[in-house]
Amino acid sequence: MSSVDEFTLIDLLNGGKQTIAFQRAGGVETGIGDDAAVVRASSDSRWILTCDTMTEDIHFKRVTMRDADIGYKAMASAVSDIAAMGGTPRYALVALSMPKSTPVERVRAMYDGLYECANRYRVVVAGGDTTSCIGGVTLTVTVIGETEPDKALLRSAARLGDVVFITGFTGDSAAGLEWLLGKNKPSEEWDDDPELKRYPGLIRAHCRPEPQIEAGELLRRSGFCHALNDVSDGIASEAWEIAAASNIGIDLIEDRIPVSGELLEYASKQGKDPLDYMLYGGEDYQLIGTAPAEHAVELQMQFKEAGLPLYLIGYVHEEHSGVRLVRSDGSAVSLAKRGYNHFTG
Ligand SMILES: Nc1ncnc2c1ncn2[C@@H]1O[C@H](COP(=O)(O)OP(=O)(O)O)[C@@H](O)[C@H]1O
Ligand SMILES: Cc1ncc(C[n+]2csc(CCOP(=O)(O)OP(=O)(O)O)c2C)c(N)n1
Ligand SMILES: [Mg+2]
Ligand SMILES: [Mg+2]
Ligand SMILES: [Mg+2]
Repeated sequence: MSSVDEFTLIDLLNGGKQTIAFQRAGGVETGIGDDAAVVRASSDSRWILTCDTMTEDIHFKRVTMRDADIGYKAMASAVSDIAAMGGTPRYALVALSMPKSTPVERVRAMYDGLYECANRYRVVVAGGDTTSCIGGVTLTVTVIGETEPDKALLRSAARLGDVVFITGFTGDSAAGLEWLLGKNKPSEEWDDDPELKRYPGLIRAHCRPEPQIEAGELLRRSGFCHALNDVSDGIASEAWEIAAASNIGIDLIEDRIPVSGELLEYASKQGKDPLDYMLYGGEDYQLIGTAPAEHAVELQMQFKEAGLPLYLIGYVHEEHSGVRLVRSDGSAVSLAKRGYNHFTG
């Protein structure tokens, strides 16, 4: 597998024996390649289909998440891909694989977290599957969401004249993960360690991410949003996906990208650049997208009225692909298409 990166691999799985015409005939309007698929449900409704997996030692360890967090985040990350399409989540199916020796209390705690998240976002858990396995616990959550015809917010919809926005802080989750890995303390013992309470926001961002369903729905209803993605692999990777799918370039303005106080403090203590966490960390589950510049102020007003943040962090530039970072001194540097990648990281 080392010679194939995650996104090249997914491209290899795209199409092949199922032609676009076959997908269309089956009602698939958007197939592999966006955050979720869009499928015709009826003349006035579309289903949005997505699934996400969390697997032990890749997405979590005993020292990085409590059992309830694992279930919560498995549901949250799948729900987030519905937000990334501007959809409303409706139903979920949950596949659980675990070693025979897994204590039942552990699974109960995971499901407490999973249902907490499902209830919060009004997702009905309608079924699933359970198997034993060799190795760690794996949770795969499939979520079905809904939107109106032609309303799904696609990666490919960015246009010249658009601004780029983001719905909140990034980098906190990656910093929280690094901090927890450094502490290397089983989550059952976190409460006994006052040191671990030093960065509650970073730990919360990593363990209890908040999928931006309300923001996604607002973007859809506003009619102003063009492209949209959720940030699971880092801002750089997601901006690259929008740029490539839309065949445009993106400039991100360093000073405009919002950063939390805790990340600033943590990064400076580590002697690191907060931007590294923000651009390349991932698992933030904020929404990054584009909207026509002439509607940007109105969009910001609508967000303000809803009590939600929205930051303008860049703009779409000439018609060539790629992402650049405009630094404080005005210089522009190309951003590597780097971020979390399952097979090259
Ligand atoms: N094994 C697979 N088989 C078919 N499609 C896949 C597979 N893995 C991912 N995809 C599709 O590839 C696209 C990108 O997936 P992914 O990078 O996981 O998206 P995201 O980061 O938004 O969760 C999605 O449309 C997803 O449905
Ligand atoms: C123990 C541990 N090591 C590393 C990470 C970091 N990490 C794992 S997966 C991932 C990216 C997001 O997960 P992915 O499966 O790629 O979700 P998707 O992009 O499909 O939404 C990151 C940043 C982690 N969460 N936990
Ligand atoms: Mg996504
Ligand atoms: Mg995914
Ligand atoms: Mg990913």
